[in-house]
Amino acid sequence: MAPPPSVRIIEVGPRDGLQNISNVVPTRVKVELIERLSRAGLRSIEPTSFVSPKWVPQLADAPEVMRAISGLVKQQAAPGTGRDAAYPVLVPNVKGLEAAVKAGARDIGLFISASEGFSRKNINCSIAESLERMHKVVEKALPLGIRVRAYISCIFYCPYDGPTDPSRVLALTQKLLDMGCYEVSLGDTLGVGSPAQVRRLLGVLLPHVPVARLAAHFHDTYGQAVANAVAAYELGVRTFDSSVAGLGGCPYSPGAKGNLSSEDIVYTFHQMGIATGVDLDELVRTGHWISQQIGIPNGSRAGAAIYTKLNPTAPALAKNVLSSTKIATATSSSSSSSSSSSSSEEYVIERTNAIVKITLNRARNGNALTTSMLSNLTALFKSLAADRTVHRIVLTARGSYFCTGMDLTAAPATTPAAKRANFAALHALFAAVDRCPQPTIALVNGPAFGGGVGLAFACDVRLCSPRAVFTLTEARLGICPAVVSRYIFREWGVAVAREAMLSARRVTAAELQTRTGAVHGVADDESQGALAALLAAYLDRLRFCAPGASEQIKELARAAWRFAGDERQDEVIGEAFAQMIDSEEARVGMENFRRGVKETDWDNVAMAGKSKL
Ligand SMILES: CC(C)(COP(=O)([O-])OP(=O)([O-])OC[C@H]1O[C@@H](n2cnc3c(N)ncnc32)[C@H](O)[C@@H]1OP(=O)([O-])[O-])[C@@H](O)C(=O)NCCC(=O)NCCSC(=O)C[C@@](C)(O)CC(=O)[O-]
Repeated sequence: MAPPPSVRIIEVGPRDGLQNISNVVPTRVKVELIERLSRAGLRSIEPTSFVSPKWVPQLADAPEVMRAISGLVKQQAAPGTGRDAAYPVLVPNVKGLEAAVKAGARDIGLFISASEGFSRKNINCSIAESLERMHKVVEKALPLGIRVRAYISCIFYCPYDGPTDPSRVLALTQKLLDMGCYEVSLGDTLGVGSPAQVRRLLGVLLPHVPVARLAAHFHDTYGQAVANAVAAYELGVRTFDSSVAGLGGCPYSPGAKGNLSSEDIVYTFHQMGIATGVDLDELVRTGHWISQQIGIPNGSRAGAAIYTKLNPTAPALAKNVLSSTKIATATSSSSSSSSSSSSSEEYVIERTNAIVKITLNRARNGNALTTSMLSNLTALFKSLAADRTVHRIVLTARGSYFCTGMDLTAAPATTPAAKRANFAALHALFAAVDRCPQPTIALVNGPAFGGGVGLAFACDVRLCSPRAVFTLTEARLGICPAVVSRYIFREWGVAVAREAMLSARRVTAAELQTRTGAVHGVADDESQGALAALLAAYLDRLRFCAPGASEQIKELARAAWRFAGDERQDEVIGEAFAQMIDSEEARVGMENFRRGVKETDWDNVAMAGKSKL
C-alpha cells in the first residue's frame, strides 16, 4: 500500500518569529521553545541566526542557544536521520558562517532578495553583490559538510520596487541551486500574495526547477497564508516554512499578522489527510505556552481554537473570546490590526489585540443584571484578570441605557440561603471588576441605575456620553444601595454620594466630572462617534503605560483608600517599591529611555517570565 502523502514543515518561530520582538526573550525561553517544538515532532527547526547583534539584538545569544540545543543538532547527524532533520541557522556572510560553525551548526540558511530595492535597503548591496557574497559562503560551507538552504524574499512584491517579475525569481532560484544550495525557500515577505500569484509564479518555475528543491514561506498579512500553502501543495511543493503561534510579522505592515502559523497549516494538512509528523495537540500547547511567555496573543486561529478544546475548564475567556490576535512587535503606534468577537444574549466580547471590550447586550431590558449575567460576567472578569495578554478592558452597553441595575422582574429571594446567594453573586461581580489587574474603563453610553451605577464605578475610569445620568434609585424602591455603596462612596466621596443616595436624584456625568472628578471624560455630543473618539484617544494613551506598573498602581490606590495613613498602607507601598525596582518592566522602560525611546509602546513589548513585575 502506498504511504499517505506527506509534507515537511520547517518551523521558523524561534528565529523568524522571535526576531521581530523588540524586547529580548531570555535564552532559556528560546531553548525551551525549540525543545518543545522538537517534542511536538518538528524535525526541522530554525533555531537562531548569526547576523550581527546590531541588526537583530534579539538573536545576539545565538551561540548560547546552539550550545544548549547541541544534543538535538547532533541527532541530526545520526544514521538514518535523513535530510528532513535540520536546524538551519541564518548567516549573512562568511563571518556569520564561521561563528555558526564554531557554535556547532551543521545546516545554514542564506537569504537574498528578488528585488534590487529591498536588497539595497535591507542588506545594503545589489542582488549581484549579494549573490557573490553567498557564493563565498557556500564555497566554504560545503567542504565542511555544512548543508546550505537559501531563502528568496519579495517573491511577489517589494515595498520599494513594486511587483516582482517571476522570471527574476526563476533566475535566482536556478543560480542558488547551481551554487550548491539543497533547497530554495520562496518567501512572500510582505504577505501580499494570493493563490493566483502562487500558481503564476510556480507556473514559471516548475518547468525549469525540480519541485522537490523548493519550499514555500508565506506570511499572513492578508490572511492568505494557508490558502497559498494549499495552492503550492497542489502544484507539488512539499516543504513549508511556518511559525508556531504565527509568531513574526511584517516590518512593512506594522500590526500585520505574522508568518503562516504552524498550527494552522498542520491542521489544514491533517484535514486533507496529509501527514506532517507533527503532534498537533502538543504543537498547540507549545504555541499557547510561548504566547504566554512572551506576553503577546496567540496568532494562530487553529491554535487558539484547539487549545480551548484541550482545556475546556481553563479560561472562561476562551469560551467567550473566540480567538486571540497577534500584536505586531514593532514599536509603531499603529499596530492595532486584527480583532475577534463572540456574542451571547447577555453580552458581546470583542478583542482587538490587547484590548477586550465587553458590551452588555440586553438592551430591551435596559441591560438589567440577571442572575445568570452576574455569574457569567464575574467568571469573565476573573478569566480576563488572569490573562496577561489582555492589557485593557472596556465595559459598555447596547441600547439606550448603560445598565439599569439588578433585574427587578426576578422573583425576590425569600429564604436566608437565597438571600445570601443573591448578595454573594452581586458582591462577586463588583469585586471581580474592581480586582482586575488591568485598567478597566466604563464607557457609559446612557443612564445607569442602582447596580448599573455600581458597575460603572467599580471600574477605574469612566468616559461618558452626555446622555449618561447616574441614579441611585434604591431608596425609592424601599431598599438601599448596599453592595454598590463601597464603590460609590470610594469614587464620589461620602458627602456627594450620601446626598445622591438619600435623594435618589439624577446625577449627571458633567456634575460628577466637575464636583468629584470621578468621571474622566464626557463626549462632545450624544453621537456614538463622539463617544468612540473619546475612548480611542484614551486607549491610545494607555498603551504607553506598562501593564505591570498599572497593576501596581491599582494596588496602591486600593491601599490608599482602605488603609489611608496607617501602617498597612506603608507595607503595601514598600512591597510595591521593592517589586518595581527589580521588575523586568523597569529594566525595559529605563533601557528604552536611555536609548532615546521616551514612550514605550507596551502592547508591543514581549516580556519574559510569569509576571511583568
Ligand atoms: C429604566 C427606566 C427608567 C426605563 O423606563 P421605562 O419606561 O421602563 O422605559 P423603556 O421603554 O426604555 O423600557 C425599558 C425596559 O427595561 C425594563 N427594565 C428597566 N429596568 C429594569 C430592571 N432593573 N430590571 C428589569 N427590567 C428593567 C423595563 O421594565 C422595560 O421593560 P418593558 O416594560 O419594555 O417590558 C425604568 O424602567 C426604571 O426605573 N427601571 C428601574 C431602574 C432601577 O431602579 N434600578 C435599580 C435596581 S435595584 C439595584 O440595582 C439594587 C442594588 C444592586 O444596587 C443593591 C445593592 O447595591 O446592594
